[in-house]
Amino acid sequence: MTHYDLAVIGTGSGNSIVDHRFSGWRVAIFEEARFGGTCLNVGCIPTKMFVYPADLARSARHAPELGVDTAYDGVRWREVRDRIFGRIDPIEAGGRDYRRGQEGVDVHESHATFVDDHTLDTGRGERVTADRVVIAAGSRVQVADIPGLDDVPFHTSDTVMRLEELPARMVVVGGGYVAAELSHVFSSLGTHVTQVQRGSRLLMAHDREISLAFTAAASRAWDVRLDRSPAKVARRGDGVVVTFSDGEEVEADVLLMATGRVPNSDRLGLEHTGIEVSDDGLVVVDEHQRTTVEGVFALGDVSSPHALKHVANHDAKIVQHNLLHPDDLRRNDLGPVPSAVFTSPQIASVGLTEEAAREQGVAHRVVKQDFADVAYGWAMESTPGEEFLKLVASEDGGTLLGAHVIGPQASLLLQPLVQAMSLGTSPADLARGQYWIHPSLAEVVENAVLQLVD
Ligand SMILES: Cc1cc2nc3c(=O)[nH]c(=O)nc-3n(C[C@H](O)[C@H](O)[C@H](O)COP(=O)(O)OP(=O)(O)OC[C@H]3O[C@@H](n4cnc5c(N)ncnc54)[C@H](O)[C@@H]3O)c2cc1C
Ligand SMILES: NC(=O)c1ccc[n+]([C@@H]2O[C@H](COP(=O)([O-])OP(=O)(O)OC[C@H]3O[C@@H](n4cnc5c(N)ncnc54)[C@H](O)[C@@H]3O)[C@@H](O)[C@H]2O)c1
Repeated sequence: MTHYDLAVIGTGSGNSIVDHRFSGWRVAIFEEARFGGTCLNVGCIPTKMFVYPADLARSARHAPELGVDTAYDGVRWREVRDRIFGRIDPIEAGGRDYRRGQEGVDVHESHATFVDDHTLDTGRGERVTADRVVIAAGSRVQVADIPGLDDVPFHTSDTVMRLEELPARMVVVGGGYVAAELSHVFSSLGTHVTQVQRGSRLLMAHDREISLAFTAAASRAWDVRLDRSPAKVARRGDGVVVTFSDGEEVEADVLLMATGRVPNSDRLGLEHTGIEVSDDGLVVVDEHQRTTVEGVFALGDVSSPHALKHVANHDAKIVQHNLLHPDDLRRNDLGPVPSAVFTSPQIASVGLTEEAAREQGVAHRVVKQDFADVAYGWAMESTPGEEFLKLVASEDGGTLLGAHVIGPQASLLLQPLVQAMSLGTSPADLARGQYWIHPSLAEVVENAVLQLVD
């Protein structure tokens, strides 16, 4: 039986662990699908490479409102798709080839499962042992169970970006991140999108006002059906017909299921080990990313409540350090976790929402700043109430607790607030301790923070 110093299961963020500092280690890397994992192949990167052209298409449509006579003439879908994957696929292949050729590293292109705490079945009739194991197995698409779904062709985020043609009509099921981003992509490029959401708002986990503003914006841009679920689906011609819970039927060429993801912990044979899994299916880790079995670490979507690439990447850095320095362990305590939804308008968020502050009994105050009230917002003809930044702070305004933005460049605008919250900069220092470039959109942030301290 081959013995390794280290086995890594999964090549998303897990692939970044083994660098020159591991030379001399005998390493096994397991990957059952595409090298580079979700973000590179079917997640953050291709979606954002589609979001950018979708934003351009939207701008071309809306520029006439500002007196600039542009029009949207359509998309060369295959060209866009092939440009995007023409860039991604060679990176995937390059990553695999690099590891295959690396001294001391064995790449197992198969599904690994635990046989006991330190023994893995390679999925190819072999067993290997490893002193240290990193579970970086990520998450997978979860498809909601709808009567008839077994008999109709449907897509998920894993497949929809590789369609042969831009579909004329698409039904998107779900009201979360993936649905928000891909509804924007397809509708902006010219597909008639019908988005079905069982709740009363889109992006319901977000700040309520942001969720409401986004629901209103999305409803102007594509067909949004709230408080409805698909009761059944069936084939009709080359496409599908979706029957909603209220009896209405909608036909589509493509059905996109965007109903969430689940951690891959249930496919690892963890029941043969002492590795604990939470009720949510997350591998339980401590502040050093250690599981409940000595020498076994976990990172990213398989163990984090935040299924985000920047979280998985940071987890991987912690694991890497702790593998290399078992006597000087590093804690994973970077501060509040920000996220952005790259839809239209863009949305970004960090820390407590107003609702969470209320529910948790945290004394707080809230300030709001419309994009429409700063000079760059005038330039963009921003509409009051549609694009804004909302801050949740301690009652005295001395500590930022949360920040939530909807509007152009929301992810960039949030970053100085993430920085302030992570580094402990007070709102007063943030607002007054630096120049804010005039008349940039960053004045949205400056003015919001000034409301707390003036
Ligand atoms: C459509 C979409 C868009 C997204 N956009 C963003 C975004 O804009 N920003 C952001 O921060 N996050 C985004 N995410 C989330 C982000 O992609 C994930 O949080 C991140 O990729 C998780 O990384 P990971 O290393 O934990 O897992 P993964 O990247 O999923 O890697 C796990 C790997 O392990 C392999 N594997 C699993 N089990 C086994 C096994 N038993 N044996 C062998 N191999 C195995 C899998 O094949 C996979 O390659 C997006 C996700 C999706 C689906
Ligand atoms: N920009 C980003 O950072 C980004 C982008 C995409 C995905 N992600 C990550 O991936 C995760 C997964 O995204 P997602 O959009 O797949 O999941 P999600 O959890 O954000 O949304 C799932 C949606 O599906 C709905 N749903 C679930 N079961 C259903 C059912 N039976 N019938 C009808 N609707 C149902 C839910 O109500 C929800 O609206 C996100 O939570 C996020 O962490 C991040």
